[in-house]
Amino acid sequence: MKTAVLLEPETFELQDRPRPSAGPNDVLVAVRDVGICGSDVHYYEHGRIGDYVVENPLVLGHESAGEVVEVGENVTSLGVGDRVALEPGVPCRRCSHCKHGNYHLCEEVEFMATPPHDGAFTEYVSWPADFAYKLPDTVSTTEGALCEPLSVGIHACRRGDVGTGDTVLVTGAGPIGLMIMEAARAAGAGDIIVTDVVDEKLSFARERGADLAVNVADGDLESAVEDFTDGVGADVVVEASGATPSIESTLDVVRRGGTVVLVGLASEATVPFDVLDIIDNELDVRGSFRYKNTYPVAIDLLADGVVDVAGIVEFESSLEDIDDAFQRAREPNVIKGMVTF
Ligand SMILES: NC(=O)C1=CN([C@@H]2O[C@H](COP(=O)(O)OP(=O)(O)OC[C@H]3O[C@@H](n4cnc5c(N)ncnc54)[C@H](O)[C@@H]3O)[C@@H](O)[C@H]2O)C=CC1
Ligand SMILES: CC(=O)[C@H](N)C(=O)O
Repeated sequence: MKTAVLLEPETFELQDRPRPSAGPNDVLVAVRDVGICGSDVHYYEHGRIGDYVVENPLVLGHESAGEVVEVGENVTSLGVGDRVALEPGVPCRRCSHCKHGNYHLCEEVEFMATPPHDGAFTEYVSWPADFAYKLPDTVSTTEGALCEPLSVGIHACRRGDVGTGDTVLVTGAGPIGLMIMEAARAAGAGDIIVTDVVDEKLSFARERGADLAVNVADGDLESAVEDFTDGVGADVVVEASGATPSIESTLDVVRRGGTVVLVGLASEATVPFDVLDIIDNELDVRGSFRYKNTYPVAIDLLADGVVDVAGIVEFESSLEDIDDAFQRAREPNVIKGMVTF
């Protein structure tokens, strides 16, 4: 089977690898769509993200969906021909985090395209059936692949307890920020404010329903939010840029008693945070890491037409053209590229 393998930074090789078979509890999936995530581009450019280092050839891609072509002997939930979205992180199921229901925090998790675990830029993937979610006829495999970033958005909104009528401020209008917007709307948010430093990203966010879009490179976010919220501030601020100034600014724009959710991975390990601000204003500052139990919700939201994810895909490419696809995906204005099989 054709497989795109990252040999070293900026170097893919299209290899012919043996097709796996489904293990007893697995399904073998013919991959149809794989989104290119910012983390894929980062591994492609730098060969590492923090402590995760690409030391051996690695298959990238963790936003995937496809069609079941073989089922393991114990699998009863899925059949050949079913179209499925693959949740990319499979936990150990035995540790205390798993047993507490926080399987996304399992330290033994095997997450696609996070070294040393291979991802989905390949023709077939054998995957545990309980981490493969059947897509209804009305949901495409492109949308199935995008259940992954949508899941990040759903989890972040759950972490922020986003509720009916809340004013939600999302910093960073990349794919994750846009998915947070979708999830916030679905959770009943009232007004949504979005920030970025690139005008095109903000126009895109506006077209997708942002009520206020602020370019923080040339505008004063604090006064814009103050004006927009009659001096109160945002109920929930979800940081989705990873930029240090943006992380710092979250405390200036959240309301007293509000919640800040940190999703963007800071490029620096420490970011100055005014602790007295957090105490005096009784703020909840919460991290949000990947997601748990989001795929069924994401699929329902898609089936019901409550969220739009496919609209963020700006180009499609084939596996053979993966080099070109990554060149395009790294352009600052591009939101999302999709490799289709
Ligand atoms: N916590 C988690 O589970 C996950 C975290 N992430 C992280 O979330 C962040 C967003 O992911 P993507 O949307 O894929 O990244 P992206 O790089 O495509 O988007 C980030 C956006 O932030 C904008 N930006 C840069 N500086 C800014 C500033 N000072 N204020 C406001 N916006 C600014 C950029 O122009 C860009 O549009 C990344 O840091 C990524 O690593 C991604 C997936 C899961
Ligand atoms: C940080 C990422 O972008 C990636 N989706 C991951 O969950 O590791």
